[in-house]
Amino acid sequence: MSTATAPPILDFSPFYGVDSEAKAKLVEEVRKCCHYNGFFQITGHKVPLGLQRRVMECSKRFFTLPLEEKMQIDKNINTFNRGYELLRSQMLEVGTGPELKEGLYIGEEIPEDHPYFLQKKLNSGPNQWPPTVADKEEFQKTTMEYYHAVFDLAKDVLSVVALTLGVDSSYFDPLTAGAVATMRMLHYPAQPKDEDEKLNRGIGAHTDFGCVTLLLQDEVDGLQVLDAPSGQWLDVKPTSGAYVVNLGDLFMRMANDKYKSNTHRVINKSGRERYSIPFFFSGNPDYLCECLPNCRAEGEAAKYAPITVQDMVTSAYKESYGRAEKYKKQLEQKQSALTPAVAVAAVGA
Ligand SMILES: O=C(O)CCC(=O)C(=O)O
Ligand SMILES: [Fe+2]
Repeated sequence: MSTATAPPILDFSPFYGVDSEAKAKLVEEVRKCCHYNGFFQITGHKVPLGLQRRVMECSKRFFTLPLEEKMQIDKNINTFNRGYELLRSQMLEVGTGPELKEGLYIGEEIPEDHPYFLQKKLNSGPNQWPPTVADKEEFQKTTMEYYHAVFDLAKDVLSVVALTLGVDSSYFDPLTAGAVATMRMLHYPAQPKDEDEKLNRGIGAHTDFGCVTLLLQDEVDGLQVLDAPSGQWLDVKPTSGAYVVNLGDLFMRMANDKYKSNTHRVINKSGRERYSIPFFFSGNPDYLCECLPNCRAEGEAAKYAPITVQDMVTSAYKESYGRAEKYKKQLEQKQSALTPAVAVAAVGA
């Protein structure tokens, strides 16, 4: 793969079949992608198209609620990572503005007496369900059914990745047992076409923090992956039923940088609303991430010290939200210096 090509679409079904040749071919294709830029798309998996459609419909239903209703489950009113995230809350790319997306964070249902909640493991906690969404019970049921289906698919993807490293497909079982994962329903409002792209990223250039991400896109494009060798941004075309799979920073670290966690971003130039649902698989919080087998030459030292999933993910997370907060404060300070009356109105809004 020397020329810039968009992440390939791989048929994942041989993983579930008995054709060992087809399975070996899939493993080899996944290996190449992990090595090249850590991105590929998969079809032929076991998450039903009907379920994907239903969860997208739930997402659209949620985002059409009036802002005050969404704010009833504001993510900032709890100490864990669940609930609604307002437009312009995150800023992943230095030099751009806070991002033009709103989100709803959902994870495994972790009640307040669960050890993960009590020990603040990866900010897990009870889900914050929108109280006023139409057909609330169906919303919860569909969302959790989808969450569990994608959780299982993430485990299958990691089994194939294990095979690419020449270890048993069960190698990552200690990482996936009791794993924490978060999915977020995302809505990118339509942007006027002539708006400054740099200040109006849907999501700024970033890499994902965790182990592996499985992303469902609706039919509106906007996701781009950086082709590091050529510096080109490549569009990841939405493909019905497919998942965009990419490795995160945690995996790259374990792989001693042999496999890549690649930079990507979203710019919604379509003039339409865009919806996507990324699923971030972090892993068991206590799993110690050490250099994986076959990721360094004989006698070569590992580049990174061992670190737990918990420590790696929480520090990366704090950093990105801290950046958006800092930017907002700077902007407020600038505004209050220039036009005090306007700034007061903005703060109070
Ligand atoms: O919405 C997308 O297509 C990508 C989202 C993404 O990269 C992320 O949430 O980390
Ligand atoms: Fe991402």
